[in-house]
Amino acid sequence: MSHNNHNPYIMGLDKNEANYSALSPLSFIQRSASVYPNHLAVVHQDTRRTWSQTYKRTVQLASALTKNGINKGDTVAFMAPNIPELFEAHFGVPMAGAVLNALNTRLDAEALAFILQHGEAKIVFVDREFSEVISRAVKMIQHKPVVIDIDDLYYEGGELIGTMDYEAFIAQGDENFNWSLPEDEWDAITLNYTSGTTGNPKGVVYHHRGAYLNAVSNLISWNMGSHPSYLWTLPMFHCNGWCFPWSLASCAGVNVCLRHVRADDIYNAIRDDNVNHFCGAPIVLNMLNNAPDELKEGINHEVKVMTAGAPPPASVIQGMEEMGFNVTHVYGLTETYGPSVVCAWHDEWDEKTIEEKSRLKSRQGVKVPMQEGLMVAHPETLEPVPQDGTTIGEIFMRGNLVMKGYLKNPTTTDEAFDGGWLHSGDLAVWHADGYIDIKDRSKDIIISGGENISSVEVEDVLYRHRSIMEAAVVAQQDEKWGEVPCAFVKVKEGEEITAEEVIAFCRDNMARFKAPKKIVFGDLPKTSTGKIQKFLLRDQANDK
Ligand SMILES: Nc1ncnc2c1ncn2[C@@H]1O[C@H](COP(=O)(O)OP(=O)(O)OP(=O)(O)O)[C@@H](O)[C@H]1O
Repeated sequence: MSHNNHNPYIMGLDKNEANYSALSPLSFIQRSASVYPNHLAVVHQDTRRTWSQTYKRTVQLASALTKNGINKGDTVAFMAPNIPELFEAHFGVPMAGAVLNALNTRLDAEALAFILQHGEAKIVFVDREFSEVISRAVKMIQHKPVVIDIDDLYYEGGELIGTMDYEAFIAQGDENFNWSLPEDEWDAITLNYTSGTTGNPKGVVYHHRGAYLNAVSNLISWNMGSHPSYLWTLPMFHCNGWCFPWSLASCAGVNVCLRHVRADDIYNAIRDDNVNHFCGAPIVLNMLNNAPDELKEGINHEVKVMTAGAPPPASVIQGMEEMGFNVTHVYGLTETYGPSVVCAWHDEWDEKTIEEKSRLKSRQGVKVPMQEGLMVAHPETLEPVPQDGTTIGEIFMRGNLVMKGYLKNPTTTDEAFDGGWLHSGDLAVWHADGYIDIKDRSKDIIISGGENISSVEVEDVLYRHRSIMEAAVVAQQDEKWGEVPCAFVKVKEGEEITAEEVIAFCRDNMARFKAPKKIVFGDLPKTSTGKIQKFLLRDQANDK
């Protein structure tokens, strides 16, 4: 038996500056700027900047932040759509040793005040579109952050409310500022508040190491190649755009910015800027599926779409693939830097029918390359469920793509990590081939007469109806059964359908006890990240 101090692989083989440096995505942008200085990095309407220009601006931002008293570990908030300034912040803020808090642009003043206060932001940068809501939020805060405007050339409206604008701010910075990588890759890089679909927002803290690893994991999962042209449909405030700002820096891709997620703008950008990659919640895919055909004309190149955020109905995936898009389905949480599970594709599956392919793709899948552990297990004992495709358990993850924890919230952090795994709160079955398949969030599952009904499964059937645009199914209290499914349905424009017809369609396509007992027609309330707010629908179904 050898003791450690006699182990020849330990003695004299320490970490030093020559063989070790902290993993940080900041090194990606430095490399792209030096290897591909003249390669296009950012497109925003008529503004085009190369990697060298973008890098200089990020260094100037870091320098200006430092000159303005920002120190290591300070929070810097940004309230902006997907425009170049927010992309730059993903590098400039951590280069100053600070932590970026990209704010959800759809929140109201109260929620923003809560976040700014809880995150202790020292500076908040605000785009004119959101200056009104930020000025109301700032009024509610005791220790007020400094406000800096972002004065986007291509946006009309909104007041300037800050002490100066972004361009003047970064002009104070030195483009040769000597920034350095973090001493410790475990240092915080960003702070992301969960969207509060199921409760109060929690401040999820990411570290440099995780951001670095997930950025690379994305490239591998999606086979992005070099210099992809990426359209910013997914908000950068959502899990830092699933880490794609850093992925794009690592492969010197092109960031095509987009202020508003609209079908016409998306199709135009795909055509005119030769976009070949974009991400979006299933609701965005559904919008593109249902857009007028003339918008889609003239697009002849391959476009890859990554989707997550909510379960994508098989019919939505099928619609996209029929239009020629190549869909990759991923799954994750704010707590896992975005994508942590991917429906990895097997070439043999290419031979299957489009229906079968879409069904396979609607499963969430297996761990991404840089995640260590994934299991479906009993929520309390953490005993893995059999891989039989029917036993429901909770999804657990562990590894380098799991957050540091929740800011100033040790109790909730401990609960989330109880037993050495991250508890996702999502319920799934595990198939024999190791792929997981989400059935519900634990709070959304419907228990009717002692049987579980997956709201996701019922929604999947509803989305197959040609007149239905969107659907959500929730539990309605019932004297006899305990709970019964109640469906909220938005009908496609120009179509008509009755509640009886919807129920009959469900009964024909699923076990009868799973069919909704009540149908409510109308618009569905959504969160800023495209999730249907089921808690509101549940209240409505139960007349609360
Ligand atoms: N591919 C997917 N299929 C099914 N559900 C998904 C998928 N991707 C994400 N989700 C759902 O989104 C959740 C993660 O969402 P996110 O971290 O944005 O927080 P939130 O749910 O909006 O807010 P909160 O955690 O405050 O309730 C997952 O737990 C899961 O329920």
